[in-house]
Formats: sequence, structure tokens, C-alpha cells
Amino acid sequence: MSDATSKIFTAPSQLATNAYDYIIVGGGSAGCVLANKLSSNSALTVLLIESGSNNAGVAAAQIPLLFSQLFHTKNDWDYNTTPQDALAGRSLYWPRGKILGGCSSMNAMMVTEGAGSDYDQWTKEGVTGWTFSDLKPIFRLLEDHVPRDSTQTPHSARGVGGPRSTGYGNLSPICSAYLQAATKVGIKYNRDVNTGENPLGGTEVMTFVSTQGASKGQRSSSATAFLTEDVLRRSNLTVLCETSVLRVIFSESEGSPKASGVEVATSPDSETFKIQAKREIILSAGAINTPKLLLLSGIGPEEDLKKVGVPVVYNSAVVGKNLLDHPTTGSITFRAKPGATIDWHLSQVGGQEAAMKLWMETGKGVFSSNVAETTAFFRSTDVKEHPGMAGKYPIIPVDDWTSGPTAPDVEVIGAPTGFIKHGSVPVVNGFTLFPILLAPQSHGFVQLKSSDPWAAPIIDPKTFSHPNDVAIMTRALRLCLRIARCAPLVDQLEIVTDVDKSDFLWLGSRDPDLVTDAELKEHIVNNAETNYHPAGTARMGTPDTGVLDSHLRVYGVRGLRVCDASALPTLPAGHPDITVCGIAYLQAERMLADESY
Ligand SMILES: Cc1cc2nc3c(=O)[nH]c(=O)nc-3n(C[C@H](O)[C@H](O)[C@H](O)COP(=O)(O)OP(=O)(O)OC[C@H]3O[C@@H](n4cnc5c(N)ncnc54)[C@H](O)[C@@H]3O)c2cc1C
Repeated sequence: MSDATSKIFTAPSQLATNAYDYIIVGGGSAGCVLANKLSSNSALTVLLIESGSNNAGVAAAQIPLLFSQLFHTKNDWDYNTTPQDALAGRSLYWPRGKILGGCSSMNAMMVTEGAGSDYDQWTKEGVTGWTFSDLKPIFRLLEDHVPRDSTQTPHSARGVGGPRSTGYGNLSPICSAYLQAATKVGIKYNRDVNTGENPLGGTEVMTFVSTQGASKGQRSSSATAFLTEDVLRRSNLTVLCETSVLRVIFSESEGSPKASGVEVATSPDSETFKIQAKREIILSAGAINTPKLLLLSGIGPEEDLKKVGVPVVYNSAVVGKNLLDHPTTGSITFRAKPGATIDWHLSQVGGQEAAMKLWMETGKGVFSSNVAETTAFFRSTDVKEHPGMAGKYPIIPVDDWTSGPTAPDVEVIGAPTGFIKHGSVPVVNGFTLFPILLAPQSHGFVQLKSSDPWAAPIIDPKTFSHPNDVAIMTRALRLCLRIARCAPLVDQLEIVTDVDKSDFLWLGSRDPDLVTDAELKEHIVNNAETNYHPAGTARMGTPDTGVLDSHLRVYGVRGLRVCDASALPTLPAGHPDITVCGIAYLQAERMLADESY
């Protein structure tokens, strides 16, 4: 263990003091950024508390291809939703990172900023200071970009020298074939969807995978980027892992209640400790655990708090409401021709060993794959020319809920492997199309089940409960079936025709002209899952609509902020890691520049 990582403590009894200027709760995407930035001022003492373990040495958090091996392990909160009415009563598995780096240590490493209008629309809701022009320069500061080659965006248009590596990892030929096939149904190729101006089109996925230096081929998470050895050596920064914050403590004083400390413990049976915050507490525990902590601390809808016997500190009607997510319809799986996919290569004798050797020596090859190697962003309203059965199934009408004319409402990942039920179903030689809804109207909630801080909360996302969400994805599914029948992708697939509905190849086997809308909807009901982007549960807004003001301060109390995916009023049309990190970075800059901010 190096000097720096030995500074990561694993029990509150090991701490030298029990008072810090800032206490950050949760060392995930946002928490690691905040810890880095705030402790860059040596006059401030900062404590970062994380429930999970140190990320160092966790292979599945390091090797891109293996991210789903973290699911259902001790590094996963392993949440489940309530039975979903619109999905035949199925409960959905919701993985969440419980490890330094949080979800950025377990995610699929896709870098997508969404459309500029996704951020700009927040101003209409009374949220100021978070437009795309505020955040775009921060996104560039965060990244250290390495283009794949001269056909990719030049260095100058992206960020260079920032803490988080962005670049292009493994690209399987079958995924390139997918992007070419997508152009045949009108989805243009876009070499860089991360400019804010034009996020539409098919593209090789930019990833948070390092492509140079000693860490080449490895995941670049918020922990590896922001809690480097140099940062961990700072005497004013303390990182406490394997310790959970149970609630925020408020002091009785004049005016509104003041958040003065946190109660922590390492397990349900262990002793509890109180740690004092001299300035502020910042909750960065993620979109499920942040509202849970607010509720456990007495901030939330009065009626809900009373039901579970939590004394009310501030009656805030919106805490835990507005649970947003980007759901997927579930995979469309195809059988590929031998040799075309990652799982075929790994299934060959000696295949795994050879691939691992390549990855260790060069950082390249299939172990550097983030699975989601290519993707296509489009607007369902642009899909006008593909009715089913020569017009018998006309294009379903949909409402446009996007933030503006360049914002997509659908994304379809093309992956060179099977990815069924979160990667838990073994597939040999599978190719996956993975459709994701980016502008969902179905909103749910997070609520306490009991006042026990160790109990999982109630998570009810109401996935696909809004008919427009189903209509958009029914269109998207038919389009996916068409793409799969276009060259050159179709040449790499073995499309079967006679499989049973219970077979995972069934939907892919259906002819886009003959499959009925009812069958497409049935696929959604039986296969929809989360695409892992919960947000909005402690959203910024006005005192009526939000939990937080535009400075991320919790309404009704003092000394308490929230900075993580919960704070987003709506989800940008992409994958939220970079957005969350950008918000944390800018928030910390503002706090460092102005003490009264
Ligand atoms: C499987 C998966 C794939 C994804 N793929 C992508 C992708 O490819 N690209 C992308 O941009 N986004 C992706 N996401 C989403 C993205 O990673 C998250 O939106 C983002 O990381 C959320 O950041 P956060 O800071 O809000 O929360 P998190 O990163 O979840 O951090 C919260 C941290 O708080 C800790 N914590 C919680 N409760 C407590 C407590 N009581 N006390 C102490 N610590 C606590 C947690 O253990 C965790 O470390 C994915 C997510 C998952 C799960």
C-alpha cells in the first residue's frame, strides 16, 4: 500500500479529529470532484465519507469490459424497484456503485454531453447559472482527450490535460457496420456528438478509458481522476471509506435549522459516531441515497415523514419526487456470424488468455471495450418513412418532449456482444441493439420504507407508465429491426426466422414489415429495464418546485447542499456522468471564489 492510499481510512475511530470545514457524503462522480477541488485550498479541511470500499485493486472497476461483473457484489447497492404496473408487475434491478468513484467506477464509461438546449431549458424553471455556456468550458477542462486518429475530432476542439481521460477504445467491425447500416434509414454519421451543437447521429462512443500512459486501457473514473496519489497526500483532505452516513444532525439555533454534523457507522451493529461540520455538509450520495438521507434527516414531505416516525425538520414536498430515468426497451439480440463478436473471441480456446495478454501489454483489444462501442442518437419525430406492412401499421403519432430541435429522444447502442438482463445471460456470438428513451415523461419517486437507515428505500420509477414513452419506443424498435436488415450489418448477422417468443432471439427474428405494434409493445412490457440514469430526486427549482436553489442549497435549512445527479431538474439526452462531474466542478469553483456563495 502506498503512502497515499494508506491515507484512506476505513473506520471513524481512525480519524484524528471529529470536526472538518466541509463534510462530503458519498465519494461518487460528484463527491470525488468536490473533495479534490475544495481541498485545493489548503486553508480548508475536507472529509469525504464513502459507504463502499476503496476502488484501488478492484479489477472489474478497472478493466472496461468487466463492468457488469460488479453487479450484485459488495460494490453494488443492488437496489430493486417496486413492481412496475406498466411492465406486467416486474420489479427492476437497479445497480448503483458502492465504491470510491460510485457509479463512475461501475458504469459503461460512455461520454455524452447531450444537447445544449437540455441545459438551457432549466432557466425556464427558475434555475440559473447552469446553462450550456456555463458548463461547456468545464466539460473541456475535465477531459484529457486523445482522438483515435485524424478522422476523429482534432485535439483542439476538445479538452486536453484535464483529469479525466476521454478517447476511443475498442471498435469491433460489426459495430462500424451498424453505423453504416443506420445511415440507410436516415441516421447520419457524426464523428463527435459531444459539441452541444449537434448531438444527433451515429457515432463511435467516446469513452472514459485511458488510451495512453501507465493506465492505458483502464477505466478513468471520478476516483482515479480526482483522488490521485498527489491529491490524497494533501494534509487537509481525509477520505473515510466503508462508513455510512446515517443522518444529518441539525443544531437548534436562531433562524432556520443549521446542519452541524453527521452521524456515521460502519455497519448496523457497530458503534455510531458524530462528526461535526464547521462550514457545510454536501450530500453527494446519488439519486437514490441522497433523497433517502434528506428524508432520514427530517427534510421531506411532512406526511411521509410522520408515517415512518421521522421528526420533521423542514416540510419540503418535493424531496424524493421527480425520479427520472432513461429506460431501455431491453436488448434486441441477434446471432452474428462466427468471428464477429467479442463473446465469440472470448469463447475460443485460449481466447481469453490472449485477449488479456494484449490488454495488459498494450491497453487494447476486447478487454478495453466498454461494450457500448457505437451508438446512434435520433429524434423519433424524424422517423417518417417506415410504416410496417406497407402501411398497415402507420407510424405511431408521438409528442415531442425534447428540449429543442437538435435534442434526440432516442438512442440505440450497437454492442458487439450479448447484453441481456444486465449481461447476466451468457450469449455466444450475440450482437445487441439497445434502444434507450432519452426524453421520458414517466416520473416516479423515492420514499422511506422505515426510519431504519440501513433499510433500502422504496423506489418506484413508474417506468413506461406514460403512453408517449411507449409510443416513441415502439417506433424505435421497428426502426432497429430495419437497421439490422440493411447492409453491411445484415451481412454479419445470421437472422433466424423460426424462433419461439420465449427465445431471446425472437424480436430480432421478426420482419420489420410484419411485426405488429402490439408485439413491439409486448417486448417492452416483458423486457424493459433501467439504463442506469436515475436523477432529479432533489432537484433544483423554485421553493415550490425544487428541493434546492440554484446554488444547490437545500431550501429551509442552512449549511446543507446537494451536489449529484439528484440535483438535475431534467436529464440531458445522453449519459449523465460528465454532467454530474461538470456541475460538481463548477459548484466547487464558485464556492472557492466566493465564501458567501
Ligand atoms: C451500470 C451503470 C452504467 C452506467 N453507464 C453510464 C455511462 O456509460 N455513461 C454515463 O455518463 N453514465 C453512466 N451511468 C450513470 C452515471 O454513472 C451516474 O449518473 C453518475 O455516476 C451519478 O453520479 P452521482 O455522483 O450522482 O452518484 P454516484 O456516482 O452513485 O455516487 C454516490 C456515492 O455515494 C455513496 N453513498 C451512498 N449513500 C451513502 C451514505 N449514506 N454514506 C456514505 N456514502 C454513501 C455511494 O456508495 C456512491 O459511491 C451508469 C450507471 C450505472 C450504474
